[in-house]
Amino acid sequence: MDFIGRTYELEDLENQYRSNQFEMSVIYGRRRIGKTTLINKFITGKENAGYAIGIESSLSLNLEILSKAIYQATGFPAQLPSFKTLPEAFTFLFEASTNKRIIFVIDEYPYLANAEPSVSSVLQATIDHYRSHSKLMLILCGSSLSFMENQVLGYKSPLYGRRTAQYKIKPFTYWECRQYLSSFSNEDASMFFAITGGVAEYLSFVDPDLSLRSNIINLYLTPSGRLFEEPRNLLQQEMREPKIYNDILSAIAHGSTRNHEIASKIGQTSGALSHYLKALMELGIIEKRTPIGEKTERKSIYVIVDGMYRFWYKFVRPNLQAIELRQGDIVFDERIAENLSEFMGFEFEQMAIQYLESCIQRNEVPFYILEYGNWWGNNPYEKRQEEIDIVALGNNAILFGECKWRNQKLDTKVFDALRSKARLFPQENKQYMLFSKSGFTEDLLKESADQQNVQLIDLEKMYWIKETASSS
Ligand SMILES: Nc1ncnc2c1ncn2[C@@H]1O[C@H](COP(=O)(O)OP(=O)(O)OP(=O)(O)O)[C@@H](O)[C@H]1O
Repeated sequence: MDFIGRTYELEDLENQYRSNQFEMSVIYGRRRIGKTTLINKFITGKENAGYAIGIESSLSLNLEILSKAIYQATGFPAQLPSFKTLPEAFTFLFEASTNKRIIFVIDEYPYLANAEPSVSSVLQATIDHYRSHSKLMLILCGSSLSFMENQVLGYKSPLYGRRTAQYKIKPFTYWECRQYLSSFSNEDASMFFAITGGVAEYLSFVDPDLSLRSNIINLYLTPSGRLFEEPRNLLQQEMREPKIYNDILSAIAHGSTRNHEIASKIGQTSGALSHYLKALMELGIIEKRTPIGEKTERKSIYVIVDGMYRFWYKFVRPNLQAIELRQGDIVFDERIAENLSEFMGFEFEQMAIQYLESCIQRNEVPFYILEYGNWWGNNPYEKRQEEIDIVALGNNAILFGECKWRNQKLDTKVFDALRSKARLFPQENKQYMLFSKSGFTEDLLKESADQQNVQLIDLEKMYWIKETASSS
């Protein structure tokens, strides 16, 4: 597929490149997210660029790869003998870069560090020696989030303080996915955004000539499907005890969201669970959410924020046997189709939050927003629990968002209910955003036309605001 997004990252990398002095960029993010593609895009067409990739093997094989890339970047024949040690290799690279701009990438850096744990110390020493007169732009890239965050960027790492930029590569937004999915309806594109989690590689698996149903069956519900085993494979690569992580994700996907609920579902104590939940949060698979404005963690819940994992644990894992027996189409028709709307409820909220974020970036919000998120809590007047999909707080101002992924048009009753919940909040300046998959009733359109503090946003609007955003 054509290259999508990453505008800010590319701009920043170009700025660093233009500085013509020593730079060290750290690029990291979940597997399949598009790190290598971003780096390729950046170095394509640039002179004196070398790309090495760490492998899960011995130091000598890693040194062979590193040497070839160093020779390429510095303009020497790649057939020259490999460097014998890392200090020798890095000294050669830094020495060559004292008089010309060189870009050097080490992708899968954690594998190199595995092969030779002293690599970060060696790099640090070389950087400190050459930094003031080096024109090297070094890019370190890796997908092990915990390694990159703790052992490269963290204050305990020898490389701490040496990086001049860091990029955590995120999933594509709905708008970015939509560009690739241009042949689909807004509704189907939203569902693809949801089930791929906006992850570049999964998006590239979508066949634009097939329907949503056929794509889901081919990717997830067929034993040879490219996403049939994906979460299990990823967890196996990243974790030492994949089974327990599997059980936790399954519990959350099926509605156990509080610490004690998950613990009792999987037969562990809450205390023992924390370690595993923390690891899943570090991988960006789950998030701990607390109602906005709440100071304590008393009401915190865990949610799966990676759409691919959410989909898999909700719909694939419970149907593994049937899928193995090649009953994927029946699984889709009997077990998934009618539950997709409910699945989309959460994802539609994520899309709405992205819309709000894009408004914030463009200064198109009616007040300065300090924080935003979900809210749930007690309604003392009605004596019941309430939830609000989006609440954004400012100084004596508040914005409420309601998201409806359903086939009926959103009507005045929904707006009235939101205004009624809004009375629980003391702020005088109250703003509203209503998001609807199927548009709005005439009554609501008329009513909101006279009001300055309400915006009605359907899928079409969600799509176009982003287009204007990226072209401006
Ligand atoms: N910006 C992009 N635009 C279009 N397609 C992309 C983009 N980024 C990634 N892709 C697609 O996703 C695939 C995976 O991307 P890439 O290999 O760069 O991910 P990665 O983060 O380096 O993965 P890993 O950590 O698993 O090696 C690419 O082969 C490409 O098809």
